Amino acid sequence: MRIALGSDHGGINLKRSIIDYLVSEGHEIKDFGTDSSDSCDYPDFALPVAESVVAKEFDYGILICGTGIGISIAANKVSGVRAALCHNTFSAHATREHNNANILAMGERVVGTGLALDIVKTFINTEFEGGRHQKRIDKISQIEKKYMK
Ligand SMILES: O=C(CO)[C@H](O)[C@H](O)COP(=O)(O)O
Repeated sequence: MRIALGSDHGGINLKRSIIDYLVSEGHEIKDFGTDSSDSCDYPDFALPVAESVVAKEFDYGILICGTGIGISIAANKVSGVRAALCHNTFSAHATREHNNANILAMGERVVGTGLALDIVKTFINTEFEGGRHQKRIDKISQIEKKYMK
């Protein structure tokens, strides 16, 4: 799979562990930064990941900050993004099946590396169920259209 990643300084260590895992599994990845532990602003990394996922340059995006909250809020401002903050495998599974989430967000200060890797595996290996869920996603798209400039 093609997977885009981004983090702020609060998520850089977990992002690096996820990149090591994804590369070891043969996935094609692109890291949109940050590249150091210097303090930075998570929207700067949410935006390029979000835009590239919506443009279908990648199958999924993965975004990490300290909590996963700010970076998921920022990504969800981009039309077509469905970023899901998941700190357990049930949520990761459900958000793919029900919400067709295209970006996974996590917080390095919230979740351990072992669980985070299980969440990544679950997210990228679970298919969207469609059916009744598609109608609900269409309604999300209608909300986006209503507020699009
Ligand atoms: O989790 C985050 C946003 O939701 C950020 O990673 C966090 O706010 C960064 O905090 P600090 O500048 O104190 O390291």
